Amino acid sequence: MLETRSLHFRFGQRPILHDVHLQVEPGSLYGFLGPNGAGKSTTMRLLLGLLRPASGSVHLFGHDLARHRVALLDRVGALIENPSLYDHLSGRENVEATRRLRGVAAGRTAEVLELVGLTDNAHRPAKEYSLGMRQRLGLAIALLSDPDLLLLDEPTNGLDPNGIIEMRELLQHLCRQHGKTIVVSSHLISEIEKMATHVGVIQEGRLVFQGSLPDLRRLQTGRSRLVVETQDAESCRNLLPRLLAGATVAAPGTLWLPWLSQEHTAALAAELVAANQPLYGLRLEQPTLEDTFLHLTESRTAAV
Ligand SMILES: Nc1ncnc2c1ncn2[C@@H]1O[C@H](COP(=O)(O)OP(=O)(O)OP(=O)(O)O)[C@@H](O)[C@H]1O
Repeated sequence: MLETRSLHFRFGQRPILHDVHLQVEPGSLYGFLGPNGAGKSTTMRLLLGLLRPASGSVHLFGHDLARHRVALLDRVGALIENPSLYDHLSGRENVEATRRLRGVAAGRTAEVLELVGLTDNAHRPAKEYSLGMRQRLGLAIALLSDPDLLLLDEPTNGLDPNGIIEMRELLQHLCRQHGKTIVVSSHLISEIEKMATHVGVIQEGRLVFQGSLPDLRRLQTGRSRLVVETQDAESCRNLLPRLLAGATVAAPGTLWLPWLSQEHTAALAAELVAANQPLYGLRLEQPTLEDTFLHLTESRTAAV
């Protein structure tokens, strides 16, 4: 549905994107995650042909964007930054203005307003709309031509918790019930993990992770840590070099080691007791997805 091949981009002399390979499958809700300044908006602009890559290419629906820009973008709806609306016009009139300009069938206005849940407020001037309603109106306009692919740059930025939930449910509905493929950027993993099927993480212009949400969770499990509370951590490590290989002494009575298996944990507990070492505590610490995201965006670990 969407693919970038070895995408590089510079602002003047300054490199911004390095060798970005995005791969978005049809029907997915792809969360494009990264801290501020990582390059999300720049990538979105390249995907829409608003910027030209230094090298590499963007492919939409299997075709090169550089060669078939107009035809391909006809099948894409986008929401980049806040939608530009006519504040004095009603929600319906705002949609109508773009509908006429694009030559879309008249019945579509009511359909897209219904889709984004604005039918009851469509008569009100846009200046009375909350930020969440403005974003949904922007989305209604993006949906006018019934695009197959939606590119949304931080659509929940600045929304209150209710607005965030409404936008999330709307995007899931569009993906599941209407078969839209959606790329949505955000700097918040907490937001993306609640809706996305796939995730790409960008850090300093490099894609440091790409995969399904379960893949990201597996990465998280792989980083689980066993914490051993004992009397003398250093002695334990010397007594059980095999079972405690890879352990670090976090405090005089605390050992940290990568979690391996239930069997290894059980053997470790038995051997510590057999070696007359007091076992005050043995627990598994699993990093949250937030920790995993921070780890990815701090260390630039390539996991693509
Ligand atoms: N017009 C510009 N000229 C020069 N540098 C720019 C320009 N726009 C963005 N940049 C730089 O490009 C880098 C990527 O910016 P970009 O806006 O793509 O990041 P982002 O991930 O979308 O972050 P944010 O969430 O803060 O918008 C940043 O270092 C930014 O300072």
